[in-house]
Amino acid sequence: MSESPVNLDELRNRIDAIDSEILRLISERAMCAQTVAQVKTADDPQAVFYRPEREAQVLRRIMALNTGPLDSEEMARLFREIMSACLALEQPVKVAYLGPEGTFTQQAALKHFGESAKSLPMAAIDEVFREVEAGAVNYGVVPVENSTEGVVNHTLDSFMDSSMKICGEVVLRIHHHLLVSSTTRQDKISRIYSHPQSFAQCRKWLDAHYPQAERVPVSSNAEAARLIKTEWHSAAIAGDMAAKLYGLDRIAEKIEDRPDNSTRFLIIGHEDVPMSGDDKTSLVVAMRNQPGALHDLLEPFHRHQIDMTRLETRPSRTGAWNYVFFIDFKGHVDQPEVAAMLEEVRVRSAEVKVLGSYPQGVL
Ligand SMILES: O=C(O)C(=O)C[C@]1(C(=O)O)C=C[C@@H](O)C=C1
Repeated sequence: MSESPVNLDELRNRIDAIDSEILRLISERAMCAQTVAQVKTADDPQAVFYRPEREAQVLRRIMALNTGPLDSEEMARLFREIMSACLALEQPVKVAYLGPEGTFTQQAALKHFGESAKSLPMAAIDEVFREVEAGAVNYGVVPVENSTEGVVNHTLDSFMDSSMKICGEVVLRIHHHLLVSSTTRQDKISRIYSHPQSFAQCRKWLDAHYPQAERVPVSSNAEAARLIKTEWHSAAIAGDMAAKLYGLDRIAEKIEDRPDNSTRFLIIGHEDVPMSGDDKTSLVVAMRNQPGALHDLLEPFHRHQIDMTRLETRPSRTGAWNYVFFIDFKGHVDQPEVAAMLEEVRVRSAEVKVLGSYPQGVL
């Protein structure tokens, strides 16, 4: 064997020295965060420790500074965990999510808040809203739209009855796998469990590979994963978290029909979020029932050159044929051009409710 140019022991010694330095610096950073907490509570006994705008800035800065060899997303993920641990030192954060354990919503919650946050599964979207509203948890995470299947109406409807603010968004690439347990007879799969949205996202693959298998819709992918533990002829479609939670094997990976399949989740809380420098705003607008109403609503966005990223219509529930519009656009309510545009929209509509301005998803 040829001699490598650098000796392995030497390299490991160098890694040990670097690790000691990283350890010292992380501890120094953590002490700094503890002091930040003291400063925050000295200013205000009701201080809010989690600062989404600052977290977005920290992560964006790291990504911009990074020159490799680790890619910027990977680097940001490491810093995400460091910040999550620092925040837990200031105040442990409790987050409710649409459960059960092992769902993509839990994955989104951990991606956004990091592993040091305490995440609590809820049985339904309105329960997530209720827990946050009641102050039992600090924040909530709910799905709002999927790139293949469209909006989650239940989430939009919950905003109509709630005073909760949107304080962040997180986009998750959704990869579905066909999962089996160690006792499954893989050549005898006659039943597949999953959530209806997941079936819809894997329709072509299932038609091609398991046209005869019965498709059984259940309340979540995690529930599908749980059910097959005891059925030797069944498989489940679910993601990595569910596979890990129930100790299942992937017999086919990434079976979603569209490779860019992703879901957007919203973070809900009590506070308004200051500008981060790259923000989005979400609104609900009720229009008067008159000709040209939609055109009147959209015109100020166009004139102020505000980039609308989403427009959804939902029945308003106050009258048979009244509709409300859910609108997302780029910008923050504290920006003068956004404030001016909103003023015009208010005049033209029956009601405008700002659901929140928040940093655009970083990771
Ligand atoms: O800058 C702050 O306000 C902090 O509390 C520090 C810190 C961090 O670790 O960088 C921690 C938690 C906040 O959510 C934002 C940032």
